[in-house]
Amino acid sequence: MTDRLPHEKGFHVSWDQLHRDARALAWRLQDTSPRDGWRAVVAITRGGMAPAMIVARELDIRAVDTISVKSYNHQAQSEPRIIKSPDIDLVGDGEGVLIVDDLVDTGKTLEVVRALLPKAHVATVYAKPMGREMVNTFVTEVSQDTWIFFPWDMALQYVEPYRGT
Ligand SMILES: O=P(O)(O)OC[C@H]1O[C@H](OP(=O)(O)OP(=O)(O)O)[C@H](O)[C@@H]1O
Ligand SMILES: O=c1[nH]c(=O)c2nc[nH]c2[nH]1
Ligand SMILES: [Mg+2]
Repeated sequence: MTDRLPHEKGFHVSWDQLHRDARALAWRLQDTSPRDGWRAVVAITRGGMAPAMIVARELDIRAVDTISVKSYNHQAQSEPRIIKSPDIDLVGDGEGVLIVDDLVDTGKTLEVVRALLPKAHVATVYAKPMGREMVNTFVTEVSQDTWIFFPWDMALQYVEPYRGT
């Protein structure tokens, strides 16, 4: 264990903030959606599941599938691996399909997903500069040296007063 994180800055996202930002993503996607709407949403698990549910709810998309790509163990990155693919009969080559993830960082996860579904529209709630080009639509950009902390990875806890007794 080191006593420093590899990232200088922390961007802490509450459930409330995530809900607002995922809704903002849905509203942004409305402008680029196909005429008859998206055929299906594919969430990149696990982080994409909560945002994908909110987007699917806002845009009234009932067909929701998942693709599981594992690339991080805590903050250590390894080569991304597809652990579970979506139903190919449903998603085809990605035409009319919306892929949702919580964030893009280096873009390696999306490289793998885009290779499988080249015609899909890719949306993330947050984006870092290195991976931004891999995403068609996102809401908020943070700097590359920022680590985004999601609500499912955090808990409320006591902190000492700023000015001790
Ligand atoms: O752009 P990249 O550098 O590839 O990183 C982004 C991906 O990393 C995280 O997933 P992770 O692999 O940690 O799995 P998880 O969603 O199950 O937490 C995050 O949810 C993105 O899917
Ligand atoms: O929780 C996370 N926050 C991040 O900033 C990040 N980048 C890649 N994978 C990540 N997971
Ligand atoms: Mg993920």
